[in-house]
Amino acid sequence: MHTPNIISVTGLCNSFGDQIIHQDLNIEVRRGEILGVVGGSGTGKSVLMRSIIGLQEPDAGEIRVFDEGMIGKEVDEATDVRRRWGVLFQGGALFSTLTVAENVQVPLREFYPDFSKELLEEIARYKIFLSGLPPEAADKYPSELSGGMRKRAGVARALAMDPELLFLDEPTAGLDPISAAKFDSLTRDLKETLGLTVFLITHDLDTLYSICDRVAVLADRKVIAIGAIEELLAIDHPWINEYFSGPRGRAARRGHSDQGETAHAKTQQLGRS
Ligand SMILES: Nc1ncnc2c1ncn2[C@@H]1O[C@H](COP(=O)(O)OP(=O)(O)OP(=O)(O)O)[C@@H](O)[C@H]1O
Repeated sequence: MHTPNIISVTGLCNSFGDQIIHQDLNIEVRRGEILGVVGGSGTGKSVLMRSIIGLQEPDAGEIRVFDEGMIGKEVDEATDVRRRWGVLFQGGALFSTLTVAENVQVPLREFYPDFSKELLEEIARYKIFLSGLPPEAADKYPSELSGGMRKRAGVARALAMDPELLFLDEPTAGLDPISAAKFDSLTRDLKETLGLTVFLITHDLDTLYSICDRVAVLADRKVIAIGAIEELLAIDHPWINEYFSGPRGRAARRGHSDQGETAHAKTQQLGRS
């Protein structure tokens, strides 16, 4: 049967020695949505992402991606699924000795060793264009780029294989507010134009309000709530209350509703002229 869930995690348990990170965690990501994943530092957001993409062997649980069971699969066995996703790790994780174009070609070379040099270069140029970088960034090394440009280079690489699913781990961390807002727009545009599903780990309240369809909250070793922000605001949990209704949460909500009002006013103004 065709499932609308691109990712389905059931009963996930992860621990490191005595430290239990996840206990009976469940989460589902629907086709075509941007799911924001939030939670205090150390609640296991990155470990969850690493479990889903097969970099962390869980103690227990079931993980299905594109309706394929992922637990216990060897890297080779998961190739067909792995090529359908792209990942932007925290900090970009670019190879410092390779140019941006060469970085983008890394996954292509892995999955398509027979592609010609010209084809690899052409695909890399197109992915760099999609990421919003100028063409001349292709020949630069990561150290020659700003933080925001490095993130975009990481996105270009994540898009190399034409993924249907994108994992973004704190993409706006360390960016100034203008670059962060531009990055949010890029994520939303990519989702809309390429039909992507996005699993987005973030601490950035503006990102949640401006681009996420639903938000999952990690606390107490599991996903304690998942839904649209308005739905989460109705939940009485200390972390959710503090996060969404603390000073920053209130400011982000105000900013978001102001933007809505400004857009509405502009539309009305245009209507009058
Ligand atoms: N390889 C590892 N070995 C031991 N402990 C680990 C390992 N990876 C993560 N941890 C621990 O697991 C916990 C969750 O880490 P994780 O990076 O998933 O948190 P996070 O929610 O993404 O945090 P942040 O928001 O600060 O990035 C932390 O206490 C971390 O120290």
